[in-house]
Parts: sequence; C-alpha cells; structure tokens
Amino acid sequence: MIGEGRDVTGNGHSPLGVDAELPRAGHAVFDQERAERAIRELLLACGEDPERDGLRETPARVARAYREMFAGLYTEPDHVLDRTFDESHEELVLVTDIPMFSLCEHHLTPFHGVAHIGYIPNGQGKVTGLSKLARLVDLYAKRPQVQERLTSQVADALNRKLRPRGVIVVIEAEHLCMSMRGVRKPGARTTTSAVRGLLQTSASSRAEALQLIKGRR
Ligand SMILES: Nc1nc2c(ncn2[C@@H]2O[C@H](COP(=O)(O)OP(=O)(O)OP(=O)(O)O)[C@@H](O)[C@H]2O)c(=O)[nH]1
Ligand SMILES: [Zn+2]
Repeated sequence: MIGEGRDVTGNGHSPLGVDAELPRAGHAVFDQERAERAIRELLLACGEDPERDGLRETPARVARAYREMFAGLYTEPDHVLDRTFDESHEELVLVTDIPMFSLCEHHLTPFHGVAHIGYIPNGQGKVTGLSKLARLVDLYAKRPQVQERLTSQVADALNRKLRPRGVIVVIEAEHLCMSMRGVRKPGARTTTSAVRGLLQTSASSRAEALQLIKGRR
C-alpha cells in the first residue's frame, strides 16, 4: 500500500502499521489507490472529464494532499511530548500565534488561524521543547476536525503527558465553509478555548494568561 514506510508527517515519525512501537491512532495507513478512485469519481460526478490533460494527474495529487492533511490519523500526536527536560520552571510558559491549518469534518473545507498554547509546569522536570507545542497542534489539526474538539484534544494531551499545574489552549480560526460557501461571511473568526487545572480553577491565573494572549501585539 502506498504510504507504508514513509514519513507522511514530515516530522520524523513513521506512519502506523510500520513501526509497531508507536501507539495506534485511528486506523492503519492511508489507502492511496482508493483515494485516487474516489477523487476520479467525484470529478465524474461533477460533470468533469478526469481524462482531460489538466485533470489526468489530479486524483493522484489530491490523494497525496489528503494523505498529508490527515497525517494526524496515522501518527499518535501525544508521541511528540515523549521527551521532556529537567527544568524547575514553575511559572507560565506560553507560545502564541502558532499557525494552524485543519479541515472541518462537516464539509472537508479548511479552517485556519492561530493557536496559543500555555502551561504551568509542575516543577518536577516535566518541561517540553517549545516546538513540540506547535507539533502537537499540527498533528491534531491534521484530522477531520471541529475546532472545539481540536482545542480540547491539545489541552488534554498536554495535561496527560506533562502533568502540569495548568493548561490553556486558545484557537482563533476562519472557517472557509463559512466564507467561500454557505452563509458566506468572510472574515468571521471563531475563538475556542480549553483550560485545565489551575488555569481553570484560578480566575487570576487564567486572567494573566488571557491578558498575555490578548495583549501580544
Ligand atoms: N461547532 C462547530 N461547527 C462547525 C465547525 N466547522 C463547521 N461547522 C458548522 O457545521 C455546521 C454544519 O451544518 P449543516 O446544517 O449540517 O450543514 P450545511 O447545510 O452545509 O450548513 P451551512 O454551512 O449553514 O450551509 C455549519 O453550521 C458549519 O458552520 C466547527 O469547527 N465547530
Ligand atoms: Zn464546515
């Protein structure tokens, strides 16, 4: 099957079904041939001619694009948090404006924007590399998603793996299913947040994090 043995994520992790050490996420591997057939059928259903010059390679291209855009189905996102550093920092760590691209599971059209991710380490050597926060949101985003679930999944993964004192995830995104079709409201942005631990229970800690997120520019 095409896709086996390749790093579809571009982040050094193998797709599942190849590396038995990796925990399973969803089903095994991307079925390139099936996806190609489906895209060809879609073109036919739309009244297009998939044999014309400009479209001949399109089913294969689109299938490869979906393999990449759904890479989070074949790789366990939590895996990116496996390596931690022994740092005694006990205050907020916040990475803002992480570019985020996903596909809404209702229309399979993109929603995109930025993610802000913060956590308060537990002071017992569970600090992650900053890039891993961006990798985490990337892999959960690379699934058919809704913004609310994406936001909670990132927060829950951080909570599970780092056992921090608190977590905050805020995602601001524009949904193309609301801009280029349907209700057609380009520019409308949706903000979702998920807070865990101290950032849920302590209004002042949450306010401080939100202030840093809102006042970042
Ligand atoms: N809560 C939530 N809704 C979303 C998300 N992405 C898309 N949607 C919404 O999913 C809904 C699907 O509504 P339906 O009535 O089943 O589909 P539809 O007839 O295509 O709806 P319209 O988009 O209003 O034309 C729409 O209101 C979308 O705006 C998301 O991430 N979260
Ligand atoms: Zn949608």
